[in-house]
Amino acid sequence: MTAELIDGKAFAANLRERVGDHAAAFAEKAGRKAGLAVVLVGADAASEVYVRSKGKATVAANMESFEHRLPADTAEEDLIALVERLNADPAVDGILVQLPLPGDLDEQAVIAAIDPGKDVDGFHVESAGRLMVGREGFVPCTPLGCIMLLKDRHGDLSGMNAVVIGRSNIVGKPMAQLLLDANATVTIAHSRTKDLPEVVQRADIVVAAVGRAEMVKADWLKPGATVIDVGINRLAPAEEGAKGRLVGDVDFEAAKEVAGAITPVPGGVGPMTIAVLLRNTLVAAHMHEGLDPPVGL
Ligand SMILES: Nc1nc2c(c(=O)[nH]1)N[C@@H](CN(C=O)c1ccc(C(=O)N[C@@H](CCC(=O)O)C(=O)O)cc1)CN2
Ligand SMILES: [Mg+2]
Repeated sequence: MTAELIDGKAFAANLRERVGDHAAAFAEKAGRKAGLAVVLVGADAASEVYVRSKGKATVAANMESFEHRLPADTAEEDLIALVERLNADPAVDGILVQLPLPGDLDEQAVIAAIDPGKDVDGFHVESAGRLMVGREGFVPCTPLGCIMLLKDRHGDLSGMNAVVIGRSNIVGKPMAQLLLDANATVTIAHSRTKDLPEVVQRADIVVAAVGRAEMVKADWLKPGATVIDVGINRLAPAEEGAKGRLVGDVDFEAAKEVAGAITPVPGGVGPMTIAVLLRNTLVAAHMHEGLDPPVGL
């Protein structure tokens, strides 16, 4: 069997297009564009790439992008003071602080300073709490992107066995909650899970979000399972000066012979993160103007 590829890149492009159309209509109605502020502290190479992509995608989707770059030695109070200025700025609908933060900056303290009404990353404890109790709020972009891909493929996830490998606040835990909300039977596996291959073997849906290159093996999978690979791991380059190959948390080449459907890395889950970020920003803008958020996004 060769699995069907789940084309997150194409799905994300389509979502960005639809967000762009709704954002143009929003600008007409509101007399201003929706705005996203992105804060980058330090010069982590991967973060630079992501922040640049976010800025470009925001502008391409008919929204305003505000980029704030701060040096790596920025004091926490100065970073929080910037977040507070963005909270008070009516042109800013969404605020995102790019993670990871350098040095000893306390990510939780910085995220806590974001107005929950502008928390388009969905990382604030209020957003997490709202997701947990089933109230409206911002959902982290990567897991929301994953559930969109799953619903697109399966429609109804009701009664399916889902295993989420990884329990981070940003992916694993919200992912499990979203699957539970979709009436899947959910197991969260992690580094202390006993007999992980046996746990994965029962899953109709596997979401791998551990950050360990090619850890999930083909012979762990139930034949026909849908595999969502959230991992983005760069392997050591074969030769000096070259860029190492990007791989997921799943041994893709072998897994695609067993799975029913699988996301590739790159081009699977990754592109969904930015598309959903734009979607969340547009929803925030509608809320700030007292408008009904666009349906079906
Ligand atoms: N404040 C946030 N920080 C971080 C988030 C986030 O959602 N909010 N997520 C990641 C980084 N990230 C966005 O910020 C992100 C990661 C990967 C991709 C992506 O499209 N990846 C491509 C491959 C890219 C490459 O070649 O390196 C893919 O998988 O196809 C987009 C966004 C951590 N920080
Ligand atoms: Mg840190």
